Amino acid sequence: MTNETPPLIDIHDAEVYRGDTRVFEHLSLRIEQGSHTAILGPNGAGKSTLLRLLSREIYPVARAGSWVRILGEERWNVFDLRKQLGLVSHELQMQYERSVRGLDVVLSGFFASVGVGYFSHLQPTADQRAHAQEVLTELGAAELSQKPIGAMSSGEQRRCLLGRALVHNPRILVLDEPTASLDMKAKFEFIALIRKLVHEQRTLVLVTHHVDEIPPEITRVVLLRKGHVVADGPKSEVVTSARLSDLFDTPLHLLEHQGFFQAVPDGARANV
Ligand SMILES: Nc1ncnc2c1ncn2[C@@H]1O[C@H](COP(=O)(O)OP(=O)(O)OP(=O)(O)O)[C@@H](O)[C@H]1O
Repeated sequence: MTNETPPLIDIHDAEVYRGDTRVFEHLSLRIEQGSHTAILGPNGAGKSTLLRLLSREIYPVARAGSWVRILGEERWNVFDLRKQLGLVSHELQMQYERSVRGLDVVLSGFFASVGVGYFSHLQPTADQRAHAQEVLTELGAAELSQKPIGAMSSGEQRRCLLGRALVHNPRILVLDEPTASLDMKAKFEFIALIRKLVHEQRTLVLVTHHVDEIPPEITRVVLLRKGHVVADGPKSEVVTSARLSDLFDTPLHLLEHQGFFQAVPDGARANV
């Protein structure tokens, strides 16, 4: 990676509204390509809003000296941008009709859509079909190819979503609370898959309020609260009991095991 590679996100002094709510007043944040970053914050901190800035679903207020650049560009054709990004989120998962089959979920990643085949421009080629099947196989989910998403467990659905995010081989993988609603086994398996992808040198952005879904490979953590970046730096410095107690406004104690963290109420006896 050369110095000329533009950052994935370069936000400078941005003011951003959702409806009448000013979520960010002076947001500045830079995430380099090739880095692995977690954005951690409580409900309402502005995490989803930040992701929508990244995917160009919302825009900042235009004002002098303020910008939001994605991969070096302020203006994007949304479909061109989506080709660069792979997104996994619960919200996206909920948009699929129950009858859509696993392979079609994966194939829809080629079109940044939530289905394929309905219109002539959403017709996958034989090569795309073969590649989508390969991706499912790599994710250990080959058997989900013909299964309707409505008949899958949450973990299975999430695997298909991950396939959708990866099928077009994007440079950037964005995970929005990727293990929400997964049971322990599905969660651990999903985190293991993410860890494999990190090793493939992709840019990874993980947005979460669960400290335990941050894999060891993520080295930078940004703490977001009420629209402000309250800490940003190496995980070892940012993810501490004191900082997270402050961030989540509750006394908590962090346990660390093999590079993973778990938060427990402060004072509780930890049986690990
Ligand atoms: N469509 C909307 N209209 C008005 N205000 C909104 C809208 N969406 C979000 N907000 C407000 O913007 C702020 C930031 O919300 P956002 O969804 O970005 O937070 P978040 O960190 O993703 O929260 P969560 O963890 O609960 O998903 C909150 O105060 C929220 O109430």
